[in-house]
Amino acid sequence: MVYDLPHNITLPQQESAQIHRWITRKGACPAYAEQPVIIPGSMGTPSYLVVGKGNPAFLWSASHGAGRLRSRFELSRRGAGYSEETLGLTGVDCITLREERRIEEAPVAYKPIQPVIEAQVKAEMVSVVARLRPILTFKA
Ligand SMILES: Nc1nc2c(ncn2[C@@H]2O[C@H](COP(=O)(O)O)[C@@H](O)[C@H]2O)c(=O)[nH]1
Ligand SMILES: [Mn+2]
Repeated sequence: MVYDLPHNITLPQQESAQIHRWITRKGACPAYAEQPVIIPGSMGTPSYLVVGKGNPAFLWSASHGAGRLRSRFELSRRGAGYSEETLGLTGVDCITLREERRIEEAPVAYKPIQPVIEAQVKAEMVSVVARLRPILTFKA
């Protein structure tokens, strides 16, 4: 399956014949009822295939991923001095022409994905279809 779901985008929203709005999602993605959504973890942790529940309380949206624990700035300044183990990169296969990207987006940069998914299931934003284990990651 090839899947492309933007997480920084403004999309039209037809709420009724009269009400026509625009929704800007920054760091979030559309999760309309029955819509397939991929919520990525990191290159070293699982990602989730979920299905949207179209919850209006969350503007028909879901999270775009686990979210960051450490900034790109911190990892670009100090990450090259951290060990592969500290970065969470032991045993992770990543192909990239930009080594700095591998470090800025190392697993240690992100929150644990499991509680992020559980919170969204509890809030009735999405339901889980499958947990996906990364085998190989390509980074531009
Ligand atoms: N499956 C993967 N998920 C990843 C990877 N790097 C980051 N992420 C997740 O995506 C979002 C967005 O990343 P950002 O750095 O552009 O903010 C992030 O919250 C992570 O959960 C990856 O290599 N593979
Ligand atoms: Mn991003």
